Amino acid sequence: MAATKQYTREEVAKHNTPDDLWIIVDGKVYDVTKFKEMHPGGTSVFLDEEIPGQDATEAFYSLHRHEVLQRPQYARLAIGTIAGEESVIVSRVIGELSKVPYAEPGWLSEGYHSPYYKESHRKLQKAVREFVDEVLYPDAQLHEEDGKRPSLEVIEKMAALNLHAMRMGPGKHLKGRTLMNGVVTPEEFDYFHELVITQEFSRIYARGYGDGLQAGAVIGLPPVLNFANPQLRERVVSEVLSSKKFISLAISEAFAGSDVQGLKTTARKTEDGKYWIINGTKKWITNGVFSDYFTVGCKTEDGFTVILVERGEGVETKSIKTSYSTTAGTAYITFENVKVPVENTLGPEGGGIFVILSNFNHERWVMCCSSARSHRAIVEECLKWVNQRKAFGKPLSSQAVVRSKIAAMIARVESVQNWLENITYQMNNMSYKEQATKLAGPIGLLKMYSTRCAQDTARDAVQIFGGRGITKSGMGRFIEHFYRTVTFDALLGGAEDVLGDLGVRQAMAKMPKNARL
Ligand code: HEM
Repeated sequence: MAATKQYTREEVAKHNTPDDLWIIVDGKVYDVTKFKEMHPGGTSVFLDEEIPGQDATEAFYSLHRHEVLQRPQYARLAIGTIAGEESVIVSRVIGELSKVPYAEPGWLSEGYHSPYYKESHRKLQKAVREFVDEVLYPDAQLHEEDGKRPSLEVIEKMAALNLHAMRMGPGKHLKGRTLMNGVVTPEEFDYFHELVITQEFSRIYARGYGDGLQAGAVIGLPPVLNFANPQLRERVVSEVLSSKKFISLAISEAFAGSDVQGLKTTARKTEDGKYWIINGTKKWITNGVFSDYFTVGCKTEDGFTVILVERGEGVETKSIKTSYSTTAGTAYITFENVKVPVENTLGPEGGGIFVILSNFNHERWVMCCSSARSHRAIVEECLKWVNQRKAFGKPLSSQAVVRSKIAAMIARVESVQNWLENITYQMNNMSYKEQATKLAGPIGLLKMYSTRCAQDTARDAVQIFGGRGITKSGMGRFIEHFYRTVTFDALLGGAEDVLGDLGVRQAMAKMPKNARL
């Protein structure tokens, strides 16, 4: 029950001894007499002469996140409020936009404008934010820690709202579906709607869990959607989008990552030509531990072919412990004489490179969306911290060197978001095929740039937070998490250098023959 009793500051001041110790935090009165013995920060801090019976708001917020006071075991220490005063401090409010400058992309900031977003994008953003705050965030924080896969209940709720389907992007697969309780129609759904979903999902501060949340489908299902025969497509797409089955993209190997040509997994036809026999291994396969289907890149007689493999005889998966959480289900996979019907071939035999490359564009673009937004969340953390934390008697923001770091962070996140929105606009106005030919270079360059920016920001954020930036709990816990996991964006879907190189090679290929200085 909420504490309703009202006190004056003079009354509170009388409770100022170790045996009768009250404090005020943000207009609320806390009796910490017994709690001080169990306080994780020690008893002595409560006995400091500026604390007992006094307003400890500033001391509290320079050492704790607001969420500490919302945990039930601590919330119940509140015995009342100060008469005539109200709690004013806000942190994350469910479903609401942050009012911290640069905490939201420009189009969501009060009084700013954008040519790209319409009413349906705003409605979708609001609905997804509520879902993320209420459903995803608590589950994410729980499983990022215990390493278990995201709760099936959450995955099913996503399916009921057709979130899995929307994360595949615009297209025929949305036809006839009610999207997020009808806030957007399948016909009007475009890449900006998908961007909104991906960016809102990135606000969970749990990179591994984020991947556990069907990232395998986001990258593994499009080849089925775009290249499978109709019967196979119908069955697999409906099973995955309704969360009955899970799928992952299995391309990279211990032998080769970004170098698709260097892969060693083989698929050979049986003599009657009816089956593929697949042998080989795959490594770093997101969601592989719990997947039922695998979209596998194989070497075949004609070159490189993509084949859909169902979990069964000869397929083994085991968990790989990476530097983010095992909740992502990252797997090492072995295929030993796995027999797969030739009908499971995705796209033309020997034409796998096109299947994979066209898919890579979407995957990399999705990663740019999430990288930009998780990066922005760190800018918000830093802005709040430098505003509330005092050092040498002044807020951190009064130091020019700190402001200079913040300036660079803001410039980076804004430039990434603005470039991203321009590319998203191009995607909206190009066919899938056109995207594959015209946007592979720009998307590669954008991904390289956005993950470099994010890594620079992670480094600066740790300097600003000091020891807290390398501590898994307390004030800097999201900074520690970001710094530890930011490299996933820089590697998955293509390493930075490879993507930068791709962008420049594509530009060189398009140089006019007669161009001279
Ligand atoms: C109702 C009041 C308070 C509650 C419920 C509370 C709770 C906590 C908790 C849960 C932690 C562990 C770290 C975390 O989860 O953030 C902590 C750490 C700490 N607390 Fe408190 N606390 C209270 C008031 C205070 C006050 C008034 C002070 C200082 C005057 C203080 C000083 C500290 C310190 C120094 C730490 C260690 C911080 C660190 O490791 O960085 N606490 N407190």
